[in-house]
This record gives sequence, C-alpha cells and structure tokens, in this order.
Amino acid sequence: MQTISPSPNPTLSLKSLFSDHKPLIRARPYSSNRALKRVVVQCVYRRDSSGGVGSNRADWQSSCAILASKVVSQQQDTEKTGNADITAVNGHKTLDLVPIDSLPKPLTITDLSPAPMHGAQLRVAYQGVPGAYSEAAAGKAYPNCDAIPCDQFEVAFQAVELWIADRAVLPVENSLGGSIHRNYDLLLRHRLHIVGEVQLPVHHCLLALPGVRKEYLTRVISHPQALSQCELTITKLGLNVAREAVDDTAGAAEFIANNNLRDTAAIASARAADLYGLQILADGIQDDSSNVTRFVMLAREPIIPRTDRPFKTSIVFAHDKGTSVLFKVLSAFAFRNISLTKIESRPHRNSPIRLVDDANVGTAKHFEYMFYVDFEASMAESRAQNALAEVQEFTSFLRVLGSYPMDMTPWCPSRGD
Ligand SMILES: O=C(O)C(=O)C[C@]1(C(=O)O)C=C[C@@H](O)C=C1
Repeated sequence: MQTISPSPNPTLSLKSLFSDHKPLIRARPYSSNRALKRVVVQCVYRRDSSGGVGSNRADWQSSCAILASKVVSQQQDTEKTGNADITAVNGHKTLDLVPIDSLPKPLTITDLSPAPMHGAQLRVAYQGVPGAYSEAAAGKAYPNCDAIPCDQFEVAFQAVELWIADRAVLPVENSLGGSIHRNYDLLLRHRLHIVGEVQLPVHHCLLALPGVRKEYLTRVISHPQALSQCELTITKLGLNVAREAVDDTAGAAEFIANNNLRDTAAIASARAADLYGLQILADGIQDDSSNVTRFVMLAREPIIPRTDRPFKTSIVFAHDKGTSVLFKVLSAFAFRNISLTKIESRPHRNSPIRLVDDANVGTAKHFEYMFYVDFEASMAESRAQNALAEVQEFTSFLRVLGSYPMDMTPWCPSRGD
C-alpha cells in the first residue's frame, strides 16, 4: 500500500500555529522505548480514614497505577464549555475549528519541543489535517478548543507529553472497521491517561475534483479505516478502482486538490470537500448508516473518578504464563456484575513468543499477548477496586489506563440517515 503524506513540511515552526507564542527551540531527541514498569494495583486505590476512597486529586494521583513514571506537571483546567461558533460538520454539530484560508499544517516529529506554551484556549492534538474526523471529535470533546493537527498518532502523544498540547483526541475503534491497533500500542508505550471518550457518527462522502465523473476514476484513496468502512458501497457503486491508503481522510482530499488528480477520488467528510475545493460525487457511502468511531481523550494527569455519573475504566494486563489467565481475570469482573464493553489483544512485544517444551511431543510455540479491557465502573467504586485487586493476583503486569465518564450523548445518526 502506498502511503501519501498529506502535508510534508519538515521545517514547520509551531509559530505558525500559535501566532501569540514564542518560536520553538529545536526538538530534543525523544526516547519512546521506555521500559514498562510493573504496577502494583493493591496499594493503588487506598481508602481514606473514613473507609472511603480518597476523593481529592492528591489522593487519587498518589494512588494512580502509573505513578511510577508520571510526569510532574500542572493540571490545566482551561476547558471552556460555552457555545462556540458551532456549525454542522459532516452532519455533526461541531466547531468550525479553522478558517478555510489559513489551514494549519500538521505537526511533525521535528516540530516537537519540550517548551511549554501558554494560551487561553485548551490545545487539543489530533492526527490528520483540518477536515479529518479526528478534528471533529476534538471539537465535540472540547468545544472552543484550539485543535492542533499532527501528522502521526505518535506526534499527538508527544505533543501532550511535551506540553505543546493539553490533550490529545485519538480514535481507538470503529463500529465497522474495528480497532485502531496503533493507538492501543501507543497507549502502552506512552504514559498519558485516558480522561474521557467521545463517539462520533462518521458520514463518508466520495470526493473528486469539480467536473470529474465516476467513470473517470481509477483509484480511491483514504485512511485505511475509511476504505474498510465503505468497501461494500464502493463495489456497489460499480467503481472499478484501486484502493490506496493514506494517513487520513482529509489528507486524501488535500492530496487530490494539490496534485490536480482527475482520476482519483477520496473518501472523506463534506467539510473536507469544502476545505479543499472538491465536489461530492456520492454522499453517505459508509456501509452502515450507524457508522460510529470512538475516540479517547488523553491528558498528562488522570481525572478523579466519581460515582455520580456512569464511568468506564480501561486497563491493560498480561501474564508471563500465557493466556490461561484470561478466564480468571474475566471472572473477577463477572462475579461483581461489572460489564465489559471491550476486549482487545495485541502482541506482547517484549516477549512475543513463549516456548513450551515437552520431551515427548516437542516444542509448542505460544504467542503472547497484552489484553486491553474496558469495563463499566468507576475506580471510585469498591467493586471495581476489589476486581482489580483480584486481577492483580492473576497477572504479572497490570496498568490502569484511565477511569473516565462514558459518552452518554443521545444517539444521533450521521446526516442523511
Ligand atoms: O482520517 C480521519 O479523518 C481520521 O480522523 C481517522 C479515522 C480513524 O483513524 O479511524 C477516524 C475516524 C474514521 O473512522 C476514519 C478515520
């Protein structure tokens, strides 16, 4: 698969993104392969003297499962929740985050610097270019935010770690295309906390240069998730086209416009059509009308878990004796009536294969996994604390990725459904 970088600009200065900020000094090398530290969860959710779970920030932070490598940083609660300049973007209410004539270029790895910058608005990193669904998700999660495009998921993580952004909003799964594996791997490699989730109805369009007809097309380009979410419809439309993956949906639209490609269409949002001057050849081409992508919000600090509204908690665990632990772990939740909303496994990159020698039979080679589980409970609830204390007994590695409010916004199918 060919990968087209939507906006190559290795020398970009962040000054162009934040005109009121000082120019950045050059990036310092960033080490992304920090050793994973085993986490002790038992001592994590301490009770206070009254028997309840500590409810202030200091309690929660001191008991957070990933204290071991936490960056000392200052919480910035600068979110604004007032009504901003809301417009319909791709059928969803979201912010018109950037003026069309001055689109910011995505951050690249060379733009990253540890220098903190201070502005009035919450700075939210997302992967892609303006018009990407991730930008709309950032606007839904943080109305009024200053959305910062990044060329890679990893850059969005680092932008938060280095104080260039206050939050990152990243996709983790789609109802049709499944998990975005890269972000599961990055959640483990980095030390950010999940502080929220948003679910965004995704309404895809087929975009081409003005005057181009479907019959002229020889290829369709888009983010791999978008290609997979529209696979059946592309075939039904009778398009005899090659599919090519690019970094993000809006980047595909921008690429067509910048290169004046008359044989190529993009799968992207209606907003991307507006931003890059393309026409909509077909509207609502996702294979299922209720196509939804779930994004998580990431921050340097965890939020204090509460019990006055529905919370979800995300964990990741592994066991050095293999997958046999899975049943025991799941039963720790089942016995406490805690529903799981998601389970995902990824290769255990530190020890991907376990050899089991049996003199009579030979050597079995088992693959090893990291298991990611989301469950419907807050870490402020004793049943969740008890479940995790039990899980910790069965596992050799356990980390709480975050305990955060569930997205309970009313169901709102994408435009045209
Ligand atoms: O390419 C974009 O527009 C994105 O925001 C990325 C992304 C993804 O990674 O799944 C987000 C939502 C849609 O499911 C398709 C693509």
